[in-house]
Amino acid sequence: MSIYLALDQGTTSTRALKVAADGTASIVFSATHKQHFFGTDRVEHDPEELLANLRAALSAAGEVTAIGLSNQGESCLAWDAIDGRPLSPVIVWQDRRTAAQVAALSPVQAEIMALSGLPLSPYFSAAKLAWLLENNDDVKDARRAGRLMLGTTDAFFLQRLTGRAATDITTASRTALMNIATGQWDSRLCQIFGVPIECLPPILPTVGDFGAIKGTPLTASVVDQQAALYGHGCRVAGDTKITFGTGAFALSLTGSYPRLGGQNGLLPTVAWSIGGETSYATDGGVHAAGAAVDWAQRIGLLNDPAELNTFEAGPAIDRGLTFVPALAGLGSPHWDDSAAGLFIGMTGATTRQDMQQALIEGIALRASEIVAAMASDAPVTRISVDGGVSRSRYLCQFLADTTGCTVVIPGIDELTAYGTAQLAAFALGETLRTPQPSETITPAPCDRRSRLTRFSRAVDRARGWHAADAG
Ligand SMILES: O=P(O)(O)OC[C@H](O)CO
Repeated sequence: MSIYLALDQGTTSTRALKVAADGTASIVFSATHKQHFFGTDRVEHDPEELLANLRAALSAAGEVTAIGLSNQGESCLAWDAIDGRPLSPVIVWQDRRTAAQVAALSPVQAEIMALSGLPLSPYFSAAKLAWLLENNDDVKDARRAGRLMLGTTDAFFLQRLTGRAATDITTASRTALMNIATGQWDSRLCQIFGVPIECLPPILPTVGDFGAIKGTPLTASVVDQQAALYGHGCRVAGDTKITFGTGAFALSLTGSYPRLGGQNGLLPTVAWSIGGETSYATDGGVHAAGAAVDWAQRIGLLNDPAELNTFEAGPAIDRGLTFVPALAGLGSPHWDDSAAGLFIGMTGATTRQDMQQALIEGIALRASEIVAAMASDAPVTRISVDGGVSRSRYLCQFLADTTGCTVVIPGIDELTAYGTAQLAAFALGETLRTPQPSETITPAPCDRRSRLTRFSRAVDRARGWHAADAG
């Protein structure tokens, strides 16, 4: 029987899932890597550490039929085109060091949006790569010597593991350098950001020939969020998932054309390109979900995430207490890098549990804002969820109530890796089954409008906080 290996290289860990042709799956490797934080706005990874974890995952897996690779999206670096040596750390998607450079591009933001489909934000790779070109001497030297490669982590891993750098169209769609209509690097976008187009890797379809690792074909490469969308079994327009990982990322399939125009603060993105057909999705990100839970643990607000599973009191938001998880600014639909995390509504009677409840609700309320933005475009009735934070039963019920959608919890945990394995198998003509739901949560009646209105008043207060400090 064929066996497929998914390598899921994510923001906090590298995981390897082996999936047999009958759909049985087992994790064979998992390792976290160091998060290098500098100041309030910089987050880096060591590219060699990530690569070592991928190599360890490959050896733990043993022989397989084919391999799929999923990556952490916008995170990017520079490396030597000839020997593959990293010339910079990985600048992680959460890193906001380029906020000032990005703000300076506001006169051309409409053009950037029209070409890439994306708003101006330090989140995307383009400004990060430009920053490396301006600030890293090794990168400058390599450019002068004609040896410079710039790209997302997938392309670096592929160069080192298969000998050939390449990226896929889903990942390229997260850089702000790809033309969303053509699926190719755009010379005007490269010119605007100051990124030499000749230093970028070729863009390939999501499923196909990405070379081989020690003779085993690598047949799919994809952003982790898109892999999860596929793993959830989303196949037709309107199918929606939210992965509650470090951030919470909602993706809703839109069909065979991108929804352009930046409507509702959502991003048009490529879901996948398979067999000559490209599917698109809208994407909305909450940049701190699990990151907010980790923070709460670090400061002692929480001893264990299991404390977020049940609460005796009614919802904190209905009692006037809420939390805006803008620990790394606000993503969709607000796009405000100067927003700050905020608890509001405390009184002398507010307890530790109330604050915990507000914390988990704040993550769900941000996700609900995104679902509301998606629903204003096309109906969303059902949301499939995964990721560590979705283990909170309270979050899932609160999300169902606040969005009015049925929330589906799939029967397996590793949806990103499973979707990656499904894509790798597809290349060989094999269809791995869709995981069945383990639980379906129906929405209970509540005053949705008042919850969202109250939360949006809190969001207004969180917005611009750091900008006001600077002024
Ligand atoms: O690695 P994850 O699962 O935190 O996902 C990262 C996203 O793709 C960033 O946009």
